[in-house]
This record gives sequence, structure tokens and C-alpha cells, in this order.
Amino acid sequence: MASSVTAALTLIRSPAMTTNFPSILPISSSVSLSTSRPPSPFLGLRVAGAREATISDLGRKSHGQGLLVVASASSRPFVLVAEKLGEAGLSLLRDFAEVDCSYNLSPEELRAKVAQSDALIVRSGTKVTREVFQASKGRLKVVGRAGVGIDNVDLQAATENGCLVVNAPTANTIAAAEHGIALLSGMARNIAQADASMKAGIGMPILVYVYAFWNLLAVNMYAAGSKWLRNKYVGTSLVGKTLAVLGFGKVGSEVARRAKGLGMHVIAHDPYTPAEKAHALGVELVPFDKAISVADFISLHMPLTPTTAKVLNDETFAKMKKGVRIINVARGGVIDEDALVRALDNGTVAQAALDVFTAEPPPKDSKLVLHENVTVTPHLGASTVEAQEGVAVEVAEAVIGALKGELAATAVNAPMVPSEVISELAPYVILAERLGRLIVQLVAGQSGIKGVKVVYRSARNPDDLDTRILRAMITKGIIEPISSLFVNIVNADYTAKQRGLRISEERVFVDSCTETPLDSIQIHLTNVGSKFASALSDSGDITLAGRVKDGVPHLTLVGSFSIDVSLEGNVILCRNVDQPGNIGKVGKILGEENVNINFMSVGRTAPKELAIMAIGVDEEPGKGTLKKIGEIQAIEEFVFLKI
Ligand SMILES: NC(=O)c1ccc[n+]([C@@H]2O[C@H](COP(=O)([O-])OP(=O)(O)OC[C@H]3O[C@@H](n4cnc5c(N)ncnc54)[C@H](O)[C@@H]3O)[C@@H](O)[C@H]2O)c1
Ligand SMILES: O=C(O)[C@H](O)COP(=O)(O)O
Repeated sequence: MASSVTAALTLIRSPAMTTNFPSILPISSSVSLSTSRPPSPFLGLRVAGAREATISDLGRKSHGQGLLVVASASSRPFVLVAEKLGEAGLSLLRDFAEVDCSYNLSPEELRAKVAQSDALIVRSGTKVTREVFQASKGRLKVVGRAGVGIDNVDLQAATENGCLVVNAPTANTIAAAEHGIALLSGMARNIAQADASMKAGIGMPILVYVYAFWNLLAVNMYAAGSKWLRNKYVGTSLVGKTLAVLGFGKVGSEVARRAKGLGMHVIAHDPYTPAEKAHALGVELVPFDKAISVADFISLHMPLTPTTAKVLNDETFAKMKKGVRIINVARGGVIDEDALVRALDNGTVAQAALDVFTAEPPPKDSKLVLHENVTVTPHLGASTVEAQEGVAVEVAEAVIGALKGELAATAVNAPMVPSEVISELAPYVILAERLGRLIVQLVAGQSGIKGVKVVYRSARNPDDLDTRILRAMITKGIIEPISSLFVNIVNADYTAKQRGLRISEERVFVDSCTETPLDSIQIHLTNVGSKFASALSDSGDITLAGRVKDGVPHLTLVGSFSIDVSLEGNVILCRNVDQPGNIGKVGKILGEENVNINFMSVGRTAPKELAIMAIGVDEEPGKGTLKKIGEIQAIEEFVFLKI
């Protein structure tokens, strides 16, 4: 259903802004947000008559200051395309701007060119570093990534330099899924190895030469090459085999759909996706350990996050069926590559087919790449003609839109918030995102996240409290840590809907001070399991609440336990028997690893009964340190949560 809202926007001039290209926006403009065309990369956010705006920093993946700019009628902007881009996208760009396609630039050449460019378009092969933004001296207004991952763009530097970053998150999904299936089938039938052996045995140049002039000898050489290895390359069938898809998002679900068509039994692990989405495709969602231990094939489709980094490692390979086969078209970092080599050498893993690597390109002497049971491709998942045309159009539209002053739904570092609203809500906006980030890390089990209920406690009249920004930030906090998506104010509701996340809001009047907009925000994840059972409230929901104290967000409720810990760093939650000495023991373990405690709070049911200890820490404790905390006798469960 179409919806439209209007809000006032106060625009601030950024020091990074140059005046050679767009001119300056008026201080107050009318912004209208229409969601009537959801699949479009632009959801219709336009700044009427606008010339320049500052985008506020609203969270971790949105790194702060960014600019909205508008092309002046007289000058055509300059767009540098640094990696090959589909013709359809180039054509759109050329209609609007001067386009310079310069590929394989050295870092120095790139730095020289961006100083003359209003926009830069790249794929994953160009490192857009802080030095690049600095070299542009504020001229660069938008970086377009023709694809999903923005690992190669320094987002923090982009934001600090007032540069918007947009990507193309959907157009290469099918290509990646097809590549996954190609690798799976090719690996099962040893296509790459067999092909290489035939060519190596014959010696192609000789064959061509001799074949042309001496046909009979060529045939003899062919046989004598003895690389007609019909016995060596006996494959394995796919039908009836179990494929475990790890990460049931856009690509993973398309891989599952195709594997079902090949007659495979498909299971999946994804703690955050609604179970119904998997069931609709006839796929069962299972716990991680089950997925990896029963699978004949494991295909990886999760984003690279702190939780998924090296998720396949010595420990997890040891749990797999002997002879399992691994496919990775996600990100190299989700596999511990040294551990994979060991698992291949000891036969735990029969074969692997990899499109992505921890370092790209991988070192020339990489044992993994050279392993005879490994098939590799140079990050080709998105490389089909169709996908490249698709991402080219998607990114070109977003870049042109940004240069015109529109905010793309695919903006990666730019949730835009009216500044008079943000000035009052700023700490609550941070609280909302942090509560979202914390609560999603508590999820476990197979049901996935479906319902999110947000309760705002406020003394204000409901008309005086616009919760759209808070809702968007909660959505951002929940979705970004677990997906390849970036959420901004424009796409938040749409993104939540796409992921099957239903967000309901409730306002509760509290008789407190109307000076502050909110007394507290409480978030419930309904019908979902938790890896920290104490986070489940009496209603069975994972529940967290927080409030702002002296401008600083605090976590004040976990499940049914009242606590109070400032949300300025990471948090360790422990449930323990309430007895003397626990705080000291945990503090000592953290101190030994030089992890600084910035806040500590205990919430308990009754003296000497169960308690929750919440510890705010500045650094991230190592695995060994967390293990030692878990081994303290009085501690019944604990969890480490990253802000
Ligand atoms: N090789 C290529 O050329 C290519 C092309 C496109 C995408 N990709 C990569 O593929 C990956 C998936 O992309 P997508 O578009 O499907 O992303 P997506 O965000 O749509 O899906 C990712 C899924 O992983 C799930 N997930 C998150 N943490 C998890 C965990 N710990 N365990 C299990 N599941 C978890 C999420 O809930 C989500 O459903 C990304 O890393 C992306 O960069 C690679
Ligand atoms: O993140 C992506 O979109 C894929 O990994 C593809 O990257 P590429 O555009 O460099 O092929």
C-alpha cells in the first residue's frame, strides 16, 4: 500500500563540501517519503528545491556525515568508472554525466583521478581507501559499488569526507546462486580436474599444429598422452544427497531451490530467517551442528560478520561426515583456510569448490588453491552478462539519483534524519540501534525472527513523538549484523518486510517528565529461542529494554531482570547464583587479559538466589578468556554481546 509522510529537514553545510559542483541547499526544505514503489532502488525521497544536506551519523554501519547533492543545470558531473560496468548502466550515466572508464588504475592513478570526479563506480577489485577520499578533497560525492559487498570501501572515511556510498544489493543474487550450483555439480563430477588433465596430457599447441598437418599422428598422440583418466575421475551423484545451506538469505534460498530441482535433500541453518520461508521451499531449518554433521555437501551463504568469521574451522570440520564436500561463494573469511587444507589432507573433506578467498587474489603458492581436490574460480559469482547489466543499471540509477539530490534506498552510509528531530532524539536513536544489535545476538533455535514488538514508554502525547526513526534504527540494529543488507531510513520498513520481519509498536503513557521524549524503549522478539535463556521474559519473548541517562544509552532490562549497564562498549551477561566473590572472579579474568570494565551491574530475583551480572567492557575478550568465565562454578550461563 502506498504511504507517504512529510517531515521538515534542516540542512547543515559540511566543511568537506566544495562549491564547484552542486550548489547549496536551503536551510529548511520539505522532504517527502513515498513507499509506493518498493522494489525501485529509489523509494522516492526527494529534497524539494534542495541543494545540500548533512546526513547524521546514526550507527555502526552508517558512519556519520554524508551529503546529498544536486547537479546544477549548467554543469555535467564527472563520473569515474574504475571497473568494467555493463553497457546499460554506462549508457544511463552518459545521458547524465561525463563518463571516464579507466580500468586497472594504480592507487596513485586512482587518487589523481578522483580529485577530478564527482562520482566513482567500482566492483570488488578497487580499494577505495581513506587516501582516496582525502585525495578527492571533497569533490567525490558518491561512490557506487556495482554489487553487494562493500568490504573494499572505507565507509568510515567516506562518511567523514561527506561522501555517500551506494551499492546494488539484488541484481547479482541469481548469478551467485547459479555459480554455487555450477561449482557443486562441477566438483561432484571432477569437471575442472578432468578438463585440466586432458589438456595437460595432450599439450594443446602441439595438438593443434599436428592435427592440422598430420591428422593421424595427432590421434596417436592423443592416446599416448595417457591422460584419458576415466577411472580416476569417477564422480559422485547428487540425487538423494543431503545439501546443507548455511545462510538462507537471497543467494542461499536460490541455491536451495535449484538443488531441490536436482533431487537433493536440502536442509538449512539460519537462526534469523523465518522458518516459513524455508518450509515454503520444502527445506528444513536445523541447528548448525546437525547441518554440518549430516550433510554430504555444505554450501556457504552467510555474510562475513564477527559471528561467521572462520565458522568452518578445525573444530567444526571434525564434526562433519567423512568425505563431505564444501562450496563457498559467500566470502573467503567464513572458512579457516588452513584448517580446510588440513581437513582435505586428512580426508574429512573430500573436495572443496571455492569462488572467494580470505585474501583476493590469494597468494600464488596458496596450498588451498593448488590442492588437487579443490576447484577454484576467481570470484566469478556475480560475473554473468545479465547480472553485470543488472548491477550496472542498479548502481547507475543510484549514483545519478544521489548526484541529483535523491536518497537511494541502497544508500549504505546515509540514514537521513530531520535535524530538529535528531537533535532531541539523538541519544534515543543510538539506544534504539544498540538494543537492536544486542537483541539479535541473543537469538538461537530454528524458528527465526518473525515478530518484533517495540514498546515506547513516554510522558508525551503520541502526536509529539515520531517513532519512525527509532523503528528504522531498531530494524537497522537487528538486520545489519546478520545480513549483507544496509538499512537506512528510506528502506527500513521495506527491508524488514522483505525479510519477513513484522514490527509492531506500542506506546505506554508514563507519568514522568515531558521534557525528555522517552522514558524507555523495550524490544521483544516473539516466538524465538535464545542462546541466553535468562533473556526470555515471562511471556517467553527475548526482551531487552533501555533508557537514556545523562545523554548516554543504558541497558536496563534483560528478560525479567532489571540491570543497569551503560551501552558504550561491548557487554557480557552472566547468570549466576547470587553469592559473594563472583564479580571479583570475573573481574580478575578480564583484568588478566587487559580487558577494561567500564560498567558493572547486578540484577537479582531475591538475595542469594539467581542474579544477572551485566559487565560493560571496552575491548573484546578472547575466546580463552570467555571460556574461563564460563568455567566459574557459580556461572550458569553467559553470553558476550558486541555493540
Ligand atoms: N561470490 C560472489 O560473487 C557473490 C555474489 C553475491 C553475494 N555474495 C555473498 O554471498 C553472501 C550472501 O549474500 P546474500 O545476498 O544472500 O545475503 P543475505 O543478507 O540476503 O543473506 C544472508 C543470510 O545469512 C544469514 N546469517 C547471518 N548470520 C548467520 C549465521 N551465523 N549462521 C547462519 N546464517 C546466518 C542471514 O540471516 C541471512 O538470511 C554474502 O557474503 C555476499 O557478499 C557473493
Ligand atoms: O559482493 C558482491 O556483489 C559479489 O561478491 C560480487 O563482487 P564483484 O562485483 O566484484 O564480482
